[in-house]
Amino acid sequence: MNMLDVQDVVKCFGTTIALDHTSFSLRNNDFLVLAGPSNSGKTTLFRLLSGLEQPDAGTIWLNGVNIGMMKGGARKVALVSHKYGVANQLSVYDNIAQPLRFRRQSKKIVDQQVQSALEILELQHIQKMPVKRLSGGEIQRVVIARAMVRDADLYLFDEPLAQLDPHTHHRAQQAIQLVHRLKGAISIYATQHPASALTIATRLALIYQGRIQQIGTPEEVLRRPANLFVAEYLHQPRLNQVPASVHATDTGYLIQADGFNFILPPAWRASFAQLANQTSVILGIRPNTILSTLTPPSPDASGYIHIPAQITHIDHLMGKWTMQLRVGQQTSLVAELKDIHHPSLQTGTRIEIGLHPVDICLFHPTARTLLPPPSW
Ligand SMILES: Nc1ncnc2c1ncn2[C@@H]1O[C@H](COP(=O)(O)OP(=O)(O)OP(=O)(O)O)[C@@H](O)[C@H]1O
Repeated sequence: MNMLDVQDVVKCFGTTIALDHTSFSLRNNDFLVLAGPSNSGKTTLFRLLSGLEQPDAGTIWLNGVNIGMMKGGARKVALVSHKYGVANQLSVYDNIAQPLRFRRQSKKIVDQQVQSALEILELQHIQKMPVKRLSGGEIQRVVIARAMVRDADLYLFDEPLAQLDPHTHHRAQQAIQLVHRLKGAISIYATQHPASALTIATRLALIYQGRIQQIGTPEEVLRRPANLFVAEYLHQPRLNQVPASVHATDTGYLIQADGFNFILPPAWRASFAQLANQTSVILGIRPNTILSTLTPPSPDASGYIHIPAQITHIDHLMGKWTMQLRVGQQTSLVAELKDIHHPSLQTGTRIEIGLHPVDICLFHPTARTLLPPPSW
């Protein structure tokens, strides 16, 4: 079983803290999408994992071995990145063969492995061509094929699909998924644009200012973002943020926002204790959790809050409606509604929307952290 444990790793460049006490663990067959904006520490982490840099503090364990200070060549780690490019003068075949020849494998083994990688990545027809004559998408596939012939326990894909057109992007992503599946190793895929990679992720982490903000399954992180930074970074269209007040009542907690209110059960007591003396929260409402009462089945099932709303802007594309809604006096919500068949929907139309309290995240008003629901 493969295991990666990054424990309390720190890396500084002069006064810049690139990684600030970073910790996380991955297990067999985990495919982690590591998302974060520019300068958040993704490449630095990869350089430490692959041995191009050493940590100032902390440890990196791969399969029970502390590899943090080990030379890059001694680690079973493959780094796939256009930044650590291919040899432009060499042919596709020779580029893929390079890591095997470096390890002094026999000619027969080199040929077997290269041919297999060429076939899987559909590069046979250009195997003799020098890399300098290839398109961007073909070069990406050569880089992936070169990693594929490595016998690694950990694969690192550093923004591997940047600048590819949608079709090539899709093919290269399938190739990455294939490498991951065939190798049965841990993979980490770093990107500023996580959306498309989420389909192949088993884990999703958000890194910001050198710190892992949250790690979990994509479902967990998307449904319950640990803080508003995570929510704002991941949600497209963006998470609605609505200020509200909290008041204890006989039956639980009354949450009052502009234009709607609802009750949360007494079990929320521990979460609201984090507010100390404050009575305000921020409600996080994902656009795709808002239902229209025009949507069959209508949200009449118990527990839904019914809210009168007015459409202030509407976009429609292939059965999906993105609407800007006015709720209450001045609250604006973005809703993503699917499959509503109503010809009269237009700017100005008054509709009723349904929202379930279970789908609403509550955040601390100043710390901007999630107030975890009681069942968590
Ligand atoms: N060799 C270096 N010397 C000085 N500062 C560095 C060095 N490498 C990284 N940094 C700094 O460390 C921080 C993290 O950089 P890093 O390249 O790891 O971010 P990133 O998330 O990979 O960004 P991007 O998505 O733009 O590639 C940045 O502030 C960067 O300027």
